[in-house]
Amino acid sequence: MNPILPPFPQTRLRRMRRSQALRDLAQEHRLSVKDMIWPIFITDVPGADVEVPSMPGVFRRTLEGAVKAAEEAATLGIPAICLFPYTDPAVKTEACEEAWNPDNITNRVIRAIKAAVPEIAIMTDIALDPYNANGHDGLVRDGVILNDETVECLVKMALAQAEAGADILGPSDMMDGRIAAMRAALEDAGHSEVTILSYAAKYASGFYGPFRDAVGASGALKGDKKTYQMNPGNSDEAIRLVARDLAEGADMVMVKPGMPYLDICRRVKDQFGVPTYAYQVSGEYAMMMAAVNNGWLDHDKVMLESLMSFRRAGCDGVLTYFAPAAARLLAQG
Ligand SMILES: NCc1[nH]cc(CCC(=O)O)c1CC(=O)O
Repeated sequence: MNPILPPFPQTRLRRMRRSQALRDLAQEHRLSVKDMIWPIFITDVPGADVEVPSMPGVFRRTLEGAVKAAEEAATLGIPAICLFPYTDPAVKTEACEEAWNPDNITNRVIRAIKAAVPEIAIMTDIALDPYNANGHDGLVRDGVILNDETVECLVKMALAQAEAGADILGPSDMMDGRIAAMRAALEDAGHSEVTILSYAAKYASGFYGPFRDAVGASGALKGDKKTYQMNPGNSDEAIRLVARDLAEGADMVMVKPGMPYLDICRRVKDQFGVPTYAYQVSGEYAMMMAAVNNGWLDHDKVMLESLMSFRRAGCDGVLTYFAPAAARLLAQG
């Protein structure tokens, strides 16, 4: 862009900011509830359906609660919800078999929501951490995260979710080769219509802490995820990962976390022009809510301003725990 900018006083950039009407006319980006995916936490563990302490206003939900959330999303115009399970420590094993159990909490919730609110798109999470005794996204042997064996598990998990009726599969595991393996298995099983939103550029981030509380993985996790999630010091590598996942059959790609990685969102959108999403993760939500609850920040202002940053960075949409609150506020106009 090479703007024509005559000198002052021909140019007075404040002219277009003088009134709300002129500001509206000059506004480049807008927020829409249609660009939001609402992540929710689900559980069948008795007594676990409570507020997540590090995520004020976010509750784990039972199957019935999840159906209610889907109804709420439909009423508010939110097109999709994303399911994350909080699991009983008793079902977590080293082999993670519960991950592809057709009757695990995620798959039961998918079927219940599809029956009750068919118009809502259901996104899932594909990674072994909620089912893994050691809290990692992949199988672990002698302290090493196994790639190829994990991919076989992820494929089984993907097929079980597709079978249950998931619309969007979200592999968040960062193993190599999983998109190609899932796409081939989906085609073979007759699930050619199922979309994949790849967590392509997922960083090894400190901002996932509250999420790990929400899904009950904090206590289990041994070590860190740096051998599979990205180094925050890298940017070109994100481009290679996105190119790789698109070539393997991803329909959409994600950058995660969101606010600290807006530069990556912009690079991905400019370079590939594909549906690009950011995940405004649990820690981003938690830090804003902590300041809000201290009276230090204004909830509505920082919520909308933070969501606008993703639009400006080129994202087509965002996964955000603020989705219902933002939808309500946007509906007021
Ligand atoms: N597969 C794990 C997964 N899927 C989504 C999130 C984080 C989401 C958030 O923080 O809101 C994580 C956490 C992690 O990688 O440890």
